[in-house]
Amino acid sequence: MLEIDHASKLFNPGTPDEKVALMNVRLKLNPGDFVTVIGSNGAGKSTLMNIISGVMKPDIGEVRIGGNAIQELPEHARSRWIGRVFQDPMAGTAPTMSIEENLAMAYRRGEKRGLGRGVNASRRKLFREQLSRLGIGLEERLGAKAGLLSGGERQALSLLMATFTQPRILLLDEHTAALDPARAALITSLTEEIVRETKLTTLMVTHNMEQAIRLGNRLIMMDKGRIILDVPESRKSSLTVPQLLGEFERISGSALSDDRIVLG
Ligand SMILES: Nc1ncnc2c1ncn2[C@@H]1O[C@H](COP(=O)(O)OP(=O)(O)OP(=O)(O)O)[C@@H](O)[C@H]1O
Repeated sequence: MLEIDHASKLFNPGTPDEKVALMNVRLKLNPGDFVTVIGSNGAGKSTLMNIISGVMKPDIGEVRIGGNAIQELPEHARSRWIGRVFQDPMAGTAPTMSIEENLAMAYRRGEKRGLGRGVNASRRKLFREQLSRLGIGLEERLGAKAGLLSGGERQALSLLMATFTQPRILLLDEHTAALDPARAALITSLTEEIVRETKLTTLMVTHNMEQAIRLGNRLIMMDKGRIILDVPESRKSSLTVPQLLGEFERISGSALSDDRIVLG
């Protein structure tokens, strides 16, 4: 489904500020894989998401979806295949647009006609049905401005907008990290439900070690621009947080330095 082939990315090459963000990364996700991603500060997790979504290009290497190389395509041209939810609840929705206008915009993602706000009766019915799946009453507030929603409600809307057009890949970039524990738990369970129902191929960056182990069918660990461990489902299900941290230290030679780490 998604293949990353020998991708490398260097920032400020040849200068004293040179930073290795990705170094010869190879990753293959099978259809329906739900992969959690953990790693130390500056390990390259966001850069990995960025080269998949098209925010930036790798210096070398290929990114393929369904066998087609997409690394030269701009972000907007990939958007129909890739849904992404960011850490910041403000990032995924337009605050001055209503809930239904936001959904209409997501519905047209990747279409040539661009960003339309039009909502007709059948589309409104579809939006209401989709929103009711979230179970938080947003279907009764179609005309409310997204900017007036709470962080958790906006993140739930972002998750729906990223997934309801059936992209090929879902990227979750610490999407529960900015929420309080109750709202984070709600968004986590909505994520599990949506991914299970839609069978979306998903890559989720998290600083929560317990979540990284419990969610999904595979876990990858990054350090200094490399994938240093790829844990299959058979091992992941019996893994504990101390074992995971121990594995990191054993392979990388130092303890996991993550200033936002949540153990569980
Ligand atoms: N735009 C940029 N310009 C220069 N250096 C950058 C840029 N973006 C990232 N880097 C550097 O590239 C490396 C990888 O960064 P990246 O943000 O991908 O790591 P990360 O694993 O997401 O980190 P964190 O968990 O701390 O957010 C880091 O050393 C970072 O400082």
